[in-house]
Amino acid sequence: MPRVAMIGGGSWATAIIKMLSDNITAKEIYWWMRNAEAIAHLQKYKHNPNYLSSVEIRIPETHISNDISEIISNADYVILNVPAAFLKETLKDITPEQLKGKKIISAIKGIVPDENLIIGEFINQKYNVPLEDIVVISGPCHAEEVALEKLSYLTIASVNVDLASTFAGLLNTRYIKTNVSDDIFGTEYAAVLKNIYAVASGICHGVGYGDNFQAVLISNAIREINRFVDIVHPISRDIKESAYLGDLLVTAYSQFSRNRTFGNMIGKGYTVKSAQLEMAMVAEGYYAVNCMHHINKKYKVDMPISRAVYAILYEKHSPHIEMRLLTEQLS
Ligand SMILES: NC(=O)C1=CN([C@@H]2O[C@H](COP(=O)(O)OP(=O)(O)OC[C@H]3O[C@@H](n4cnc5c(N)ncnc54)[C@H](OP(=O)(O)O)[C@@H]3O)[C@@H](O)[C@H]2O)C=CC1
Ligand SMILES: O=C(CO)COP(=O)(O)O
Repeated sequence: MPRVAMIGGGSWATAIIKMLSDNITAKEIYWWMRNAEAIAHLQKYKHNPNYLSSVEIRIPETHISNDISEIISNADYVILNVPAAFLKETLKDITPEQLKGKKIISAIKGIVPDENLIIGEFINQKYNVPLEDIVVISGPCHAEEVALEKLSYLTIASVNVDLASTFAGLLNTRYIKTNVSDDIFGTEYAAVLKNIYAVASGICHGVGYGDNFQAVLISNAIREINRFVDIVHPISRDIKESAYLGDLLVTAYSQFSRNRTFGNMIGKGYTVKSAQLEMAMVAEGYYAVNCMHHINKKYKVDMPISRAVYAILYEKHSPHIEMRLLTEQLS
């Protein structure tokens, strides 16, 4: 029987626990989260008190813990699902030996700060996990719609497509369909970048641009994603596929998007700190744009939207002025 460990206690972790539980393949599920109070609540009431609290959790009490070593030791598949900014801290007591022989699944859409590595690269380089044992889960899919059992498609990517297919088999349900891809690098980078463009989309909405301009912004954004992934990992791919264009669209337009909500507040004049406090969830795009700024010093890809978001969030440029300057560069 496959044994799956979830590392992270937020919305996406809760949604994937639901998929794993609703999927018909028999499996053991283990769950790590840092918050002891949330664990006690979960064990008693069978709901995550802080995220997607309508979802009923049907895993044994003893399988939920804040002892990460114990949870990882139980599993064949380890799903990493904390925001990228906190991954290093979360794994600080875990050694490469503890991950040896395990399949590592990243559900994170972000870059490890300071290292400036996507999650697959980080796990491969810092924990010596072979690339063949690494899988990423991508969207387009919002946790909130999983909770409502709305039909959603996931892309499961790995250089090892057999492993990706096997893992996809643990997620499929009546409301979850999976595509398998061998483009792990393109899928990860596209998922990181779309968060930045959703922040841009929110900023534009916040400063007063309408749907006409949003459409131009997003059609430029997908070209920006295409330019970047083509340079970093030049293989033949169709950027219109769900994992790339679809993920960008859902994040840029959905009412559930945390990145767009965050950007909207910035456009309306909130500071970064006040927007983050107001959200109570994590917008990966804020961290990602800083990492991408550094990563792109190497690749020098023309990325005017990403540059504008960086200038607004990290150089404190006015959203109004920066977006007006950006409009001169789009077509
Ligand atoms: N939500 C979604 O629909 C989707 C999310 N993802 C990705 O999933 C990953 C996790 O995001 P998501 O579940 O949405 O997160 P949420 O915004 O729902 O929750 C935030 C999570 O971050 C943790 N956290 C906050 N601050 C810290 C900190 N200082 N140190 C350690 N942990 C902290 C929280 O823990 P605590 O509760 O203990 O504070 C909580 O588990 C991200 O990479 C995201 O891009 C991917 C696809 C869909
Ligand atoms: O990645 C996601 C959907 O695919 C979630 O990110 P947002 O909440 O910012 O849209």
